[in-house]
Amino acid sequence: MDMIFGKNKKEQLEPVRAKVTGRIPTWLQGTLLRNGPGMHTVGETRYNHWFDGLALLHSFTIRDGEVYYRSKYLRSDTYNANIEANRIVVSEFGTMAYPDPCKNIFSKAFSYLSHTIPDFTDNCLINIMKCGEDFYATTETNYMRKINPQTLETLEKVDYRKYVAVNLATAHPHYDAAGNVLNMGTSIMDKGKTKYVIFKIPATVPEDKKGKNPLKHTEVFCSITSRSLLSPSYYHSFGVTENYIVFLEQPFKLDILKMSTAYIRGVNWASCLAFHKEDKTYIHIIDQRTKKPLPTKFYTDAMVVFHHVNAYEEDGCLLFDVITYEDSSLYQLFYLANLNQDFEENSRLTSIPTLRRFAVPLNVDKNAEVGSNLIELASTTARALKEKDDQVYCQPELLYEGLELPRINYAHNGKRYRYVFAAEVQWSPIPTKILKYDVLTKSSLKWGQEHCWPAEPLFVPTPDAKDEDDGIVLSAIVSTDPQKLPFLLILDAKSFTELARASIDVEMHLDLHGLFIPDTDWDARKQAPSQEEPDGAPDCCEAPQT
Ligand SMILES: CC1=C(/C=C/C(C)=C/C=C/C(C)=C/C=O)C(C)(C)CCC1
Ligand SMILES: [Fe+2]
Repeated sequence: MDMIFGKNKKEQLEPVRAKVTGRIPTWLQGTLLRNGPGMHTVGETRYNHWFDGLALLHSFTIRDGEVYYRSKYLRSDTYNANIEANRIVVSEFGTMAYPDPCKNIFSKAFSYLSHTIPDFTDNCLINIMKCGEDFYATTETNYMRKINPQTLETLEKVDYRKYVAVNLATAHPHYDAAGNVLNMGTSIMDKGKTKYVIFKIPATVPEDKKGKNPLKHTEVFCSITSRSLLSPSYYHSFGVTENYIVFLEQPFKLDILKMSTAYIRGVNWASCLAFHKEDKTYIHIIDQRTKKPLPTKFYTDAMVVFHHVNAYEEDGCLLFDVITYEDSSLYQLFYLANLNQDFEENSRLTSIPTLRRFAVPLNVDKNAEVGSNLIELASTTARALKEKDDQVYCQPELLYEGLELPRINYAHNGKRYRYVFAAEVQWSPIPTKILKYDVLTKSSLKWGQEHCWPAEPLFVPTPDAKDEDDGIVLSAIVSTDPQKLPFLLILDAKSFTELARASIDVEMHLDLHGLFIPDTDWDARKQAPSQEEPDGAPDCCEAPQT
């Protein structure tokens, strides 16, 4: 198992043509671009946690029924510093690094202490964000790296703090129909306050002397003061509907004092996160029209949510679907020491990822009887119980147990929808199957094969799609059988049957998230042709003209 998680993966700089079996629909033309950790040892040093690994970008270019694969490490400052020193010199989520052991440790410790918020890593390994015409590799710190989506080259380092006062930001932004980005971040102890900041980055902006930079036009949409100055909630994503934003202030918190002393105490950032099971989860609903949170205090029991699935409005209520955990054990399981041969025993989840639906009444009658249920929807058994002092306790409906890495047809984001595409996970964090779950009929379709570990499944609609599931699902499959090559799986989203697979003779890494860039998007871009375009693909054929 360690071979799959902890082994350093080789880059595949030249595009390599895959062996396609089955038939790839001719309308499917574009690039699946994905991100995830690929290198866990540098010289003699080794990261502790799978989320620490150096970002390895990979892409599958699908053109005229063929698939071309390439991969490249993100040349972050972190990557370059590590490679130059031939050891890990930048701290990550689960590994605290000591850059220069020869230098007086106190001088470094002092510099860390004088900055309550340390300078974080730019090892952007979680996702890819589209911003205007640009693409960025993202993580959860204040840094992003612009990338060339065709060559996977690393471009500028972007510090969010230049444009909006956030020290952390999610790697799961939302996009509206015009492509404007909506994201959230945490501003720690700025002018005596710790806040959650929701901000917008416009897709189209005027050109200035340096070209177009949508980030320069970032606008704060709304801020919510954290319940605690020194321990804001940790969150990995949030939800949107047509008129509202859903933010869960969960009792999984980042302890700022612990964080500012972590370096001298010799502990990692992960140890500064703690789940407080005795606390509540506060549900903030922000009205996009007034840019203010609803005054009612909605809450539910303590839980941990990493991924929001979707949210929408129905008959005066807001419904949101999230993957919930009863504790924060998920992050614990990804320590590489657990992901070894005995991982079946070592990495048992203590709480199973569960899809739950919450319903929040948008107009709360102040005179409603205490104890009464404010949800009268036939579509859900979720309840919202009126309490005294303008408080409402939300009780979710359980939809499905054992799934993670959810995706939907994004055209339905914020709207009523039926299908969740996800990886099926049971008591271990390893996905074994891909799942299509119908939230209406509560039935599911699955794809799975022996020795196959699927990545997050991504839905791509057909150009003339009518139904929500008119399209295909893409998932990169890593094989645990050394005899079997990894492949890009292409499923018909309706029937969930295999249309084609493109096997690639490379060492493929398990990734986290990514996006699909249809060729129609390239055509719209005026990007200069890549200088790194190779002369030919090594295995047999011409490289795609990306
Ligand atoms: C470096 C760093 C962080 C990094 C967090 C990461 C890298 C989280 C990855 C989460 C994933 C991959 C979740 C998947 O569901 C924090 C804790 C935000 C803050 C302190 C500095
Ligand atoms: Fe995620």
